[in-house]
Amino acid sequence: MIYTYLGPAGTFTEAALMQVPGVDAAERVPSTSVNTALEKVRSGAADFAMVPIENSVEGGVSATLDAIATGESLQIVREVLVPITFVLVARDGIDSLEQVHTVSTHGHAYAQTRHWCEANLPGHDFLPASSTAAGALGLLDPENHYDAAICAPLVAEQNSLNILRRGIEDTAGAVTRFVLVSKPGRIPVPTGNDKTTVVVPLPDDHPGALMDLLDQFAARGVNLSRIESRPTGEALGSYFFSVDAEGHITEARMADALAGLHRISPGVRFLGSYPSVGRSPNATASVARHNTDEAFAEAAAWVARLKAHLG
Ligand SMILES: O=C(O)C(=O)C[C@]1(C(=O)O)C=C[C@@H](O)C=C1
Repeated sequence: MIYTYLGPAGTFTEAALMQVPGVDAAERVPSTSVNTALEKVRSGAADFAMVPIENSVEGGVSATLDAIATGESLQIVREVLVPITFVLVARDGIDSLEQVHTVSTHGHAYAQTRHWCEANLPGHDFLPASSTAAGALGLLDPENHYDAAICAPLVAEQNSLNILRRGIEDTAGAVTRFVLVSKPGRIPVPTGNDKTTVVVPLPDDHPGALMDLLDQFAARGVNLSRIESRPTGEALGSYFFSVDAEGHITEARMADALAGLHRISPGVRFLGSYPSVGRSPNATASVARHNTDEAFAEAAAWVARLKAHLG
């Protein structure tokens, strides 16, 4: 099995990948962007890609949300949570914050440390990097001329980088959620605490269009854990919704909600049902009687009996 991830080695994405059982013995190939990682799966160059999808402070990772919403279909088979903390590392010879004028890191990492940077590095310039590890390792390259980088403590320690400050995140306790993506195939079996991800284009713009979509979940007692709108890129005002819902496609209420979504928006894309980690919604226990698999089966059998008397 070949696993790719947003690299180079030392990214938070690699830390997420290392949580997957058996991955330490498998081939791991870094990619320079989320898009490249997903393309490797589409082309068959890799079996799986680990990519960031959501951060508890910064929200959705647009690069991932957009790349899995379009193009050849992909499937999410697992999610992983990684606690996030950042260090500020500097080029050799720099030993005080006053000497730092340019800082490089991933845009998402900068967004999570912006207030600290504004308070402690007044007037600094920010240089976007393809990942936190790429920004940090760039300090070792004499071709690069920035002073410091923001990265994970691990990459700093593994490369003996000059750590100026630890714990520079604006919000303590932040978490990033990553997803392991494959080509569409077998859906992971339900565990009783699962998540289903879909991408839904809004088919026609009318008052209540979003309400119609949400109603498919609400009417069947399906709780949502994330909903985001992203522009389709076709025209101003044209959006799709990326949705995580609590439950598995094998559960009747979820299957019925997905069927309802498909009637409203035939372009809906199923991105997978997979075990949920972290916050346990206790999905099965909180399902009202009328939304259980048994209630759906009884109701379908009742309608079938009525229809048997036709003509
Ligand atoms: O640059 C990295 O180390 C990544 O794994 C990417 C990423 C992200 O895209 O959100 C992952 C976790 C942190 O929130 C910051 C950056």
